[in-house]
Amino acid sequence: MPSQQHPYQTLPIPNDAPFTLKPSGPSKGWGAFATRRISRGTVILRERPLFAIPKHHTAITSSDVLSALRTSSPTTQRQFQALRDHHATLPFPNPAKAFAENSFAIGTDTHSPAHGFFPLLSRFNHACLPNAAVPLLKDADAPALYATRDIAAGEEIAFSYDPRFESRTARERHASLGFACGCRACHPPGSRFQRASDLRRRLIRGLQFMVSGDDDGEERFHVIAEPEVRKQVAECRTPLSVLLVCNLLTQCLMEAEGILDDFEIGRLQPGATAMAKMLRRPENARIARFAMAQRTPNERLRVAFALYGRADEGDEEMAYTLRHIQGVS
Ligand SMILES: C[S@@+](CC[C@H](N)C(=O)[O-])C[C@H]1O[C@@H](n2cnc3c(N)ncnc32)[C@H](O)[C@@H]1O
Repeated sequence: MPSQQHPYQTLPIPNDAPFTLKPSGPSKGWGAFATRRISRGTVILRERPLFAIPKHHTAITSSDVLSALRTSSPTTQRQFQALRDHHATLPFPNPAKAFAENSFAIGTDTHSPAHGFFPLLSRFNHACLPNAAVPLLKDADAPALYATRDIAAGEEIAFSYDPRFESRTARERHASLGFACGCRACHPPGSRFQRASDLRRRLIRGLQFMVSGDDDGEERFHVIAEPEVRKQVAECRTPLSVLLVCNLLTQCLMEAEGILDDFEIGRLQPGATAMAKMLRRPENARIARFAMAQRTPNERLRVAFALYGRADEGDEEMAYTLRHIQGVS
């Protein structure tokens, strides 16, 4: 089918949107490409779901989708009919599959999950080293896609389909995606960058466990296996100084990986600032203040390493806070 007549060209892209839809590559189907330079932080697209199904995605059936479509407008129905499979060539085999590939979780309530149909947001391909992100929690009703770095005109715009991928190796990511991504962190397998990327992401997973005590519960994903360390983490007994270094090291690894965007900084940096302020022993507090006054994550880490393992009067307060957050008695 000539690309001029492709059904995706009937999708209503807002007039001022900085992207267009076109074929992305033989195995990737169509994708979204910048039509002008987009600066970091710009909202590329904000989209409201055309309809939503209040169920967990694994429970959504074709009849759920058909009954939602029956009560939808003709425009919504037309957009749903425009959907094509992953090569962007054939219609999907059934409505459930079409919905699964073109929907996002909406809302933040894990007890009442819902998925919405997003015909435009779903046109963006995945990248493990993305240049955009959809921070769903920011506005659950109308998720927005933000540029996480400057994007050149003509560049493909892609975001990571799963926030947990920052701590997953390429093999783990591909198993979960069901396709092999071709970004530098994935391809060619075994390249210097790709191997370093796997190592960084495994380290990030270990550090996340040290700070939050969470490594997805699945043993195959554990990086830190040492029982005494796991016990110390479970009992929230990790010294504040170690937690601070773990946080800063996570930021450094993410920066080296190219995934430390403004949302990640906004997620990690307040924790580092709070921990630095909780250190009460004067010598520790002085080093922490000096570390946090540095400009970059690397510089902050270099100074903060001097704190690693030091005991502090703030350790008890930190343990109390963590127990409260993690619901540990
Ligand atoms: C939501 S759709 C994205 C748009 C899709 N390319 C299209 O033409 O409609 C998701 C599907 O696109 C393909 N895809 C997305 N990112 C990819 C990537 N980095 N490499 C290969 N295929 C990708 C996969 O088949 C995936 O299931």
